[in-house]
Amino acid sequence: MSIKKALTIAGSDSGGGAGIQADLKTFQELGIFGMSALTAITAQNTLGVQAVYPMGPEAVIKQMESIGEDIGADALKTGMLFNAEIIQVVSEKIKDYNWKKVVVDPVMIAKGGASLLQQEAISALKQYLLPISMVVTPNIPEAEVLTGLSITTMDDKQEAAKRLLDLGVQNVVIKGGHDEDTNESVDLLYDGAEFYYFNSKRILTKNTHGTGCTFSAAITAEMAKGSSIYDAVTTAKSFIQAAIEEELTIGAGHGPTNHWAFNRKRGRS
Ligand SMILES: Nc1ncnc2c1ncn2[C@@H]1O[C@H](COP(=O)(O)OP(=O)(O)O)[C@@H](O)[C@H]1O
Ligand SMILES: Cc1ncc(COP(=O)(O)O)c(N)n1
Repeated sequence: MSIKKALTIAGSDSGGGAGIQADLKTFQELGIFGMSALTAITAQNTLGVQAVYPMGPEAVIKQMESIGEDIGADALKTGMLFNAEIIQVVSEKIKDYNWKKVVVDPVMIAKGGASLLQQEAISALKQYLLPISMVVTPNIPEAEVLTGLSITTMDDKQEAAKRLLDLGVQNVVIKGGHDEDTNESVDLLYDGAEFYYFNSKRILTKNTHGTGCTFSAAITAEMAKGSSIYDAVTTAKSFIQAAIEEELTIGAGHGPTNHWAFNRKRGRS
């Protein structure tokens, strides 16, 4: 049986809710063979990040080469990249293997406030990685950092999406999870020609640890299958909505989302 394959280049979350753990669970649920290249190990749980141990760039290169030289990847995503050196080597390897379906989740800060990307790495992200990416999926604070804009209205989101596209990425999804004073969570997709809106009912919960990772992993999985960006975002939005809605009770802080919920809702498990 042949199967589509996706790679996540991201950090490990020991608590299992975000990072490569969230990505691999999402790939699995969407019928994709998942692979990983670790950029950092975090000691993390629902209460926050207790410690960060970045990998050396050589370790990241070696993991990507192991995959590139043998297995290949139909699509890949990046999550926590932590520093400029890692961003540079990841970008070089993506080019070496001519990987085109590249989804960049520009992870910067964990929900509890811990930094997952060094300040000086932001320019490396813009200079090396975004120009070779097919999709970037910032949340509102990340879009603000990347563009220098302050984002409060939908017009601001559209302007930010345009500026991100000017950095060379082909599609932008600005996520609405942080728009907390609305009763919807609206994600905006811009492909350089049209704006598309993905609306869903905002769920009132503290268990949103790993929402961004899960959402971008679902987009990546669908792209690996050959879906259009619009269709991939549509499925990812349903996946994350189900995962937040059917709450799990894990840990005392911001708990993880439920990666089984999407298939369960559709009677597939
Ligand atoms: N409370 C919520 N209710 C419904 N959807 C949400 C909620 N919080 C986040 N989402 C969705 O989860 C995905 C991740 O969004 P967001 O939380 O903004 O990203 P991040 O985890 O990177 O901060 C988006 O599709 C967003 O619309
Ligand atoms: C290793 C790692 N990567 C990413 C996140 C961000 O998680 P979120 O999806 O909640 O923004 C995290 N907390 N830990």
